[in-house]
Amino acid sequence: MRTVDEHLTEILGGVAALPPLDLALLEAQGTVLAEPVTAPVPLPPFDNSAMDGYAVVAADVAGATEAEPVVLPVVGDIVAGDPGVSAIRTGLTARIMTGAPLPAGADAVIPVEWTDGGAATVRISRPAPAGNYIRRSGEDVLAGQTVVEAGTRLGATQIGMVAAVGRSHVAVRPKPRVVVVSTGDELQEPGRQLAPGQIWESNSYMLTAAVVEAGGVGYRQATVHDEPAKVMEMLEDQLVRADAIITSGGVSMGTRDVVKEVLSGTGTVRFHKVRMRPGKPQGFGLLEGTPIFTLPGNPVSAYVSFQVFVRPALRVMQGLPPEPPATVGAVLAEDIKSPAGLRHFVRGRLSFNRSHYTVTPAETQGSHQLGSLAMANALIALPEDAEALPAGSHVEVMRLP
Ligand SMILES: Nc1nc2c(c(=O)[nH]1)N[C@H]1C(S)=C(S)[C@@H](COP(=O)(O)OP(=O)(O)OC[C@H]3O[C@@H](n4cnc5c(N)ncnc54)[C@H](O)[C@@H]3O)O[C@H]1N2
Ligand code: MOO
Repeated sequence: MRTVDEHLTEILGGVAALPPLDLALLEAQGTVLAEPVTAPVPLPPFDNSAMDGYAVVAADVAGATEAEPVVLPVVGDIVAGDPGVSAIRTGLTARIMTGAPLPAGADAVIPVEWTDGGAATVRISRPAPAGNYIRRSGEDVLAGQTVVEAGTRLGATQIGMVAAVGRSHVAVRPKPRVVVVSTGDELQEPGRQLAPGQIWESNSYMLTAAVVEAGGVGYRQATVHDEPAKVMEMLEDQLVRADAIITSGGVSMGTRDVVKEVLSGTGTVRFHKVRMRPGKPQGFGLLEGTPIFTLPGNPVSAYVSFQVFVRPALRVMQGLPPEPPATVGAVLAEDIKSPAGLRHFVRGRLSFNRSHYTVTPAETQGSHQLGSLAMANALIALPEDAEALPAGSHVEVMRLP
């Protein structure tokens, strides 16, 4: 038996960040930046107007009031993208639109609402300080400044920022392509009729979805029967498109635990009992260089194993730190018991009550009981030395994605 941390350490030693790839911006959504993105020019690149209005010399309108407006001749229009008028001087104004470059000589913008909106001459009825409604060059981002750090997952705001500094492509770690395979003669495809002894196959759907939640691309592969030659053939076929493979089932002590049987023979995948519940039987290794995670078949065991072992590895492949799902401290709402010597992941519901989080363990905790996992929003992570915890105890709780 090995500890959770020992097994995770072996896994993290067997995976590496995927080589960077140059992707067009929208293709890069959800991937992790492999380079810092910097601004080649300041943003805004030039001083410009924050309002539709008139560019003026502030001193010219210092005495403007409703009763005694200042009247100025309008020398022209400046629209965004077409400077038109490049300079004014005292006693003159230019009509200017939001985002248009401020003409030389102007030091304030009067919004159109403070004027009569005139085209040839304009009556201005309010004064403005120098700098009024001017957006200065570089006040958003300085030239040379890093706008998105390497190691950032590209969401909508980061993609906007990268575009705003003029980049059409970025170097990113691609999403790991993960093939998910279930094994088991008892498994029937959802949508088909169950024959006696069959159950609907759910692990590959759950794990493929979990891969996507963890930032990967999931390929769900059809279930394979418990025939060693078929299992090996299928795994080898998948290697061409996989950065990693996840299997579920066939790793414990049964007579038909084919995954263990065929992969043990490769010499590069090793099987262990890990001191955890659920998720005791685990396997990991490299199949022709590709990481393969052989998760136990019980659905809750497979899911917990994914969060504890696979997700951190997929993060490393994306160039991210291998941290587990975020935990919060919470107060136990009910007594719980935990097996000595095992790290225990208890399904529960986490809620926030005014000042603190409370977590209520689910009633059913069997490894086959997906019902309580689907209703849970958290896993209470009880350390190996916890045996009985009374209600009111403080526990660490992993939020589920
Ligand atoms: N004698 C022992 N028996 C078992 C041990 C043990 O130490 N000694 N460990 C138990 C534990 S703990 C687990 S977890 C399971 C793991 O078994 P396998 O990984 O070999 O998985 P299977 O036997 O193939 O299936 C277990 C269970 O899960 C169901 N299953 C499997 N795949 C799917 C799927 N894709 N979708 C839905 N359900 C699935 C399967 O029907 C079984 O009920 O072994 C214990 N036994
Ligand atoms: O580890 Mo098994 O996952 O306890 O059911």
